[in-house]
Amino acid sequence: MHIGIDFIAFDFPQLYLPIPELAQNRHIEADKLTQGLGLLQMAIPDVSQDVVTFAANAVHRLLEQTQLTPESIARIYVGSESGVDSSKPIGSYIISLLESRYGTRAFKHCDTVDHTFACIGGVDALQSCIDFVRLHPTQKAIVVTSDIAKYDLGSSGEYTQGAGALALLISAQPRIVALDNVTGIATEGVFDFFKPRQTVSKSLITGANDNPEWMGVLENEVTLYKEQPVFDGQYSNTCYINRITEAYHHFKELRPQEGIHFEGWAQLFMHLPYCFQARRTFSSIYAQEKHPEVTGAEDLKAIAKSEAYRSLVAQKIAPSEKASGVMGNLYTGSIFLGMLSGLSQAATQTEELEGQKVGFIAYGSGSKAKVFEGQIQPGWREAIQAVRLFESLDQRKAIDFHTYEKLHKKEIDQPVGTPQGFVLDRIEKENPVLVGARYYKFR
Ligand SMILES: CC(=O)SCCNC(=O)CCNC(=O)[C@H](O)C(C)(C)COP(=O)(O)OP(=O)(O)OC[C@H]1O[C@@H](n2cnc3c(N)ncnc32)[C@H](O)[C@@H]1OP(=O)(O)O
Repeated sequence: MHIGIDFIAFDFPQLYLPIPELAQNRHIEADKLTQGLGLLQMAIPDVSQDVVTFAANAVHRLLEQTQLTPESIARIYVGSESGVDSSKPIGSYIISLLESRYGTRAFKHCDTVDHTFACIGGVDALQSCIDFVRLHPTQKAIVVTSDIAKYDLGSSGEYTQGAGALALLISAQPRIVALDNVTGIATEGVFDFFKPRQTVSKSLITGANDNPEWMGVLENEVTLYKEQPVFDGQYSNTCYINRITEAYHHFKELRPQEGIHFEGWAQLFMHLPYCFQARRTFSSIYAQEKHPEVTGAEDLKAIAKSEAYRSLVAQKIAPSEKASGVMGNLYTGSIFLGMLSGLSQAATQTEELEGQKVGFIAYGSGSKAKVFEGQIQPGWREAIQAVRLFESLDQRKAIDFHTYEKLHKKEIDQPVGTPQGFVLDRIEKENPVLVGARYYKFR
């Protein structure tokens, strides 16, 4: 039985900031970002867009394009690390927004829950849904990844920002890719990248007593959330390399075979916190497999620059990078955007991927990595062409640095573009039993 990804839909911001414009204003060499990290544009959410609108729009589009009824969807499982509430999941918002289009209680028997483990939560949601459909092959599930990768202004993460959601239909007749049930896993509790929550006395916060959003909720305390992560960029890279290497070796133990595993993969889809992360880090696995005798840092650098490694990058990794370079980090969605990017480019060429294996290497800070394989299915080309990834990305609108900074600081209250579909209408501030509730509308 083949269980896997049957169809894909997405919702991305319609605005982007050209990276050279950011480089110029931050006094960073543009070539470092464009040539060194592969960054060309970054997606910027507009006013009235959030992780709920991206997620609900992606699922709505998936249902419209596949013409599936609400009753045929048994699960909507979400991966996100930028939820808008500590208790009410994004999934609960998605259900109510969809019901405003499909009818009251249309999703009454649909299970939903959010999965949070930094950028790997989408893969966790995916594996849970794959297992579910394996047990119930007549049922269908949807996995949604939705995030806003927002970093502090002027930080080393600023140029890697991005946003958006992908919705993946999971079925027992997958048109795109069937997923294997063997997963190499590596986990270690570390502080490489995190978003701490702190509860502090109101008296310590200037203006807290005047903030109507919190009045009536807490007598003496305010809980602070950091939307932007606390992180150590170089250390996070080290954790990423260590975990993916450990997970790759675990995968090899669980799935022994003659020859090198990655040589059998037509393409490789890795978590891309920025465009060139995969090519800059996979070289450590490549070196261990191809040159196990080499351990010195200088020799490893030479291997990463070798003709043989560059050719592997061009063939197996670069196709997944193209969309990342013009979108930025999607956190939980990055690995699936990479898959869509790679398959979208292959679909325009004569290349036949049907029956071929592809590799997935996922990472979430904190930290966990997973390695698994998929097999491309007969309907992949038509299904991927129907998604129209690059055609949609070409229709976005560039904004200038001044507008970007204002959006980042939440200093604009009217949309810069014209967000379509579900949009945030208002957040309740007055009613004490609903304070903080978010309300959406469709346009
Ligand atoms: C969240 C996770 O998934 S954890 C894993 C990744 N971590 C993150 O994404 C956290 C947020 N991001 C960051 O902190 C940063 O963007 C980092 C750590 C990823 C990158 O750090 P930076 O200090 O910006 O870049 P760094 O100096 O490491 O490398 C830049 C590259 O540009 C190259 N470069 C520098 N200047 C130039 C130039 N003028 N022209 C061309 N290339 C250049 C460097 O040689 C280097 O390439 P190489 O190492 O592949 O040879």
